Amino acid sequence: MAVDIHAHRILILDFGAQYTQLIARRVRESGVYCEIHPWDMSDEEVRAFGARGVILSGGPESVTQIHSPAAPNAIFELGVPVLGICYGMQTMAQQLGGRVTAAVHREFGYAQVTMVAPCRLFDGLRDHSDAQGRAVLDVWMSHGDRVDELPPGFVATGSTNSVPLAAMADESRRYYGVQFHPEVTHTLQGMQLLERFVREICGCEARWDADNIIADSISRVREQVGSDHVLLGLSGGVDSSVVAALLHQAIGRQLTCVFVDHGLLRQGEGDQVMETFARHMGVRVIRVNAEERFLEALKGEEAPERKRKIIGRLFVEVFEEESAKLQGIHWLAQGTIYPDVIESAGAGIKMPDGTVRAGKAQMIKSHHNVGGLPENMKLKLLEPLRELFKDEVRRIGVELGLPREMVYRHPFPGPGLGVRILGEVTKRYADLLRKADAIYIEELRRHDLYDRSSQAFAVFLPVRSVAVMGDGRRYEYVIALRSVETIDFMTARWSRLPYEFLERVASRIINEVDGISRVTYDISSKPPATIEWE
Ligand SMILES: Nc1ncnc2c1ncn2[C@@H]1O[C@H](COP(=O)(O)OP(=O)(O)OP(=O)(O)O)[C@@H](O)[C@H]1O
Ligand SMILES: O=c1[nH]c(=O)c2[nH+]cn([C@@H]3O[C@H](COP(=O)(O)O)[C@@H](O)[C@H]3O)c2[nH]1
Ligand SMILES: NC(=O)CC[C@H](N)C(=O)O
Ligand SMILES: [Mg+2]
Repeated sequence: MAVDIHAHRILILDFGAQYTQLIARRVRESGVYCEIHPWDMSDEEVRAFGARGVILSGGPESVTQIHSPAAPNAIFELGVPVLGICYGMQTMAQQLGGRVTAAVHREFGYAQVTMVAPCRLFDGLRDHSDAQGRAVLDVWMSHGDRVDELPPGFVATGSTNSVPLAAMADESRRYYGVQFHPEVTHTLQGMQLLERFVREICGCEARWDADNIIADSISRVREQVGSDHVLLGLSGGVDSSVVAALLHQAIGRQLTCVFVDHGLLRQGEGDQVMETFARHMGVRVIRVNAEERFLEALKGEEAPERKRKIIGRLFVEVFEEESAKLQGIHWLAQGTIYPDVIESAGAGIKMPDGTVRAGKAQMIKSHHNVGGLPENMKLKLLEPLRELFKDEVRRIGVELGLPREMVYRHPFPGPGLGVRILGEVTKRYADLLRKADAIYIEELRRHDLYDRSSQAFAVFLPVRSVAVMGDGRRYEYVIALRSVETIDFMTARWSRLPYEFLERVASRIINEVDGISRVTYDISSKPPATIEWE
């Protein structure tokens, strides 16, 4: 019997901070399972969750306002440790009888916290020492309000020049508050602090590791599926590839994958997917050549949203047709991961009066998604990666024996080159883009830059520009190169690729791709520009 990897669990209550996902990732990195829930979770839900500890996140609101979000009272009745971070500390202070005031100016960025009293949370952590030999930590702050009066039972454990009560603790109840953000890497000892909280103070065992996650998923899949047959949409991307490897281990011949070649894949991608899965791993993969069908449907279509919808609809049609042909398919598997779940659930922050303050997750583009399948498909959904972050998915992919290049490849959107060819999609444009993209990626790998970029690709611009080559005039299309650095793909910074490298790529593309006469490099950040161009 495998260990119950979910039994030792931490509850993270989200007050709308930018960094709530980071808190969860740090807790997971210390080997402990956790879930993020909205701050207005009911008392019953809190009790039913069975947390060994609770973390209250930061947030944009101010507890000095009436009707500001507060933690459910049940968390203070569970008898488990509570850690409040920033807004979380402020609401904890106020709810337990302390006082919070709005400061005149916001404190944003680097700060040093001096440990002014012993505290289990900080014990032994030190970046510097002050004149009296007390430990000093380098931390990152982002707040306007501050705790001015401690609640009964608490002592001040850390202070900065501008915030005397930068950390507080009530050791008898195991309640802790920090005004700074331990979840960001700028807080050097932040990971240790969070690990200390979940492992030592909450007493959670480190059960959340790749081996245990795999064993647990396999046994859950077997239980769910029984002897039924499963259809998986396999793209060759990270998520669906890991699902394929996992399901192959769990249910073997009951799994059939459908790989749709819509003619908008990268160079050699189709063959590579078949090679890896069908030949090497012995997974049953049906390759559907649907290039003509997709291109035909996209003919004359220039609007990005309409193109996305057409592609999404055709995907669904192909999956439906294939499952009908196979018969006896009861499940549709997909590579949904935890950020997809959080992002689709947590749009905006709900206020106590029921209104919703605008959140980050506004719909900018309809991401192609198998989740948009019609109800009447009667297929049940199987989503074994629903609880995992991308880095966890990658780790279990490696553990399951997938090639490293596949697991660490850049994400590739479902609509593929369809959203990287601006405006109308044609076979000629797709062929030109494929060639240019392959040169770019090949050079990135050759120069050891691929792994330093989070996502890199070429974009086809259907405008023409004059060039002179071999004394002749050319009047051809333009390629834009994009490379971004990002952790969560919600925000991104353009990569500072070396000039010499860009020069080499540009020259190769113009010389080798007949039909391209100019190359540009995209230096837009997200926001405001999104990662893809459409
Ligand atoms: N060409 C395709 N053929 C079959 N299914 C596909 C195809 N493209 C996308 N899908 C399905 O859509 C899902 C969502 O695509 P998405 O790109 O988010 O994930 P992925 O391709 O598995 O991983 P990555 O994010 O690394 O690209 C995939 O998990 C897969 O089930
Ligand atoms: O599966 C997908 N279907 C889509 O329709 C889609 N659109 C964008 N992306 C990927 O999502 C990330 C963020 O992209 P944007 O900044 O362009 O919104 C980037 O990694 C994009 O490649 C998609 N993935
Ligand atoms: N980052 C935060 O949690 C900020 C909390 C609160 N909004 C403040 O400004 O103090
Ligand atoms: Mg993909």
